[in-house]
Amino acid sequence: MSEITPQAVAGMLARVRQARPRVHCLMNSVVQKFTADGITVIGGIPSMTGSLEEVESFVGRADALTVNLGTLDAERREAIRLGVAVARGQGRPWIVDPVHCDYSPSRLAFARELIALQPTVVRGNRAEMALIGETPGILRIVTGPVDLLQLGEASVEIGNGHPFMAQVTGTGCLSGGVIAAFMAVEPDALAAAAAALTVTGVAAERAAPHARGPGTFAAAFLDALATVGDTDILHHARIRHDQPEHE
Ligand SMILES: Nc1ncnc2c1ncn2[C@@H]1O[C@H](COP(=O)(O)OP(=O)(O)O)[C@@H](O)[C@H]1O
Ligand SMILES: Cc1ncsc1CCOP(=O)(O)O
Ligand SMILES: [Mg+2]
Repeated sequence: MSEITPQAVAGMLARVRQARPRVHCLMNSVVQKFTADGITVIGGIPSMTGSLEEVESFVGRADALTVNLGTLDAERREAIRLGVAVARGQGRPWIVDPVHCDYSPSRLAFARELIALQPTVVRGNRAEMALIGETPGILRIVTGPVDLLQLGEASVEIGNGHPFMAQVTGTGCLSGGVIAAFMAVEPDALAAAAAALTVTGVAAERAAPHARGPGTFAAAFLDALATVGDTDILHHARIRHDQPEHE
């Protein structure tokens, strides 16, 4: 596996902006707009429908799938099962965000049902991932002040970001959508996810000085995601990539 460098991150961002990958999101109703905006401004094309009659068609035309458990009901669970089956059948990258699985045993059980189907990535915050535990063979991401990415013996830490991100609902969900967009153009999921989190973190750092509080930060964050470029990444990326000895 090649080293994940700021130069590699900049290259992947350019590929996302050039390829315009389609990302279908089966997600909660709380932050659909914010997540869709995040995917759009980074260069992707989001879609969000969860209707049982359409979900297989939408996922079948997408380049990547995000599955987010934030607001679950019977129809959403069925839509997720249908969408995941299509993504797996087509070999598309897909990411699971087990939002608030630490609040609900039935949600945790559903998250585990999905993890047993081998998603490309499982991403959550510290509390959620403490319950999910280890995910052998699956890229495991714990976000927070420093994002921790682990796949087998390889691990990456991304030091970029800003505390405002923890004061805005949806930054985790949005990061899942951006990770999906990067996975659509980069087959190495660890590199793609590390690049996505570097870009969102650097964008947040650029946005913060323009914010008067969490509300204006959210808007400034989207503005920064739309314009973050090579120079920002090359000057500010904070990536630590620990590779197994034998690689
Ligand atoms: N204190 C912080 N400092 C810098 N970045 C943060 C901080 N808290 C969260 N982030 C960033 O905000 C995003 C959401 O992370 P997190 O809050 O862990 O997820 P969630 O929103 O799902 O709870 C991630 O990209 C993470 O890097
Ligand atoms: C508050 C809430 N409740 C169900 S989904 C959701 C949004 C969570 O967004 P994030 O995990 O990105 O902060
Ligand atoms: Mg979350």
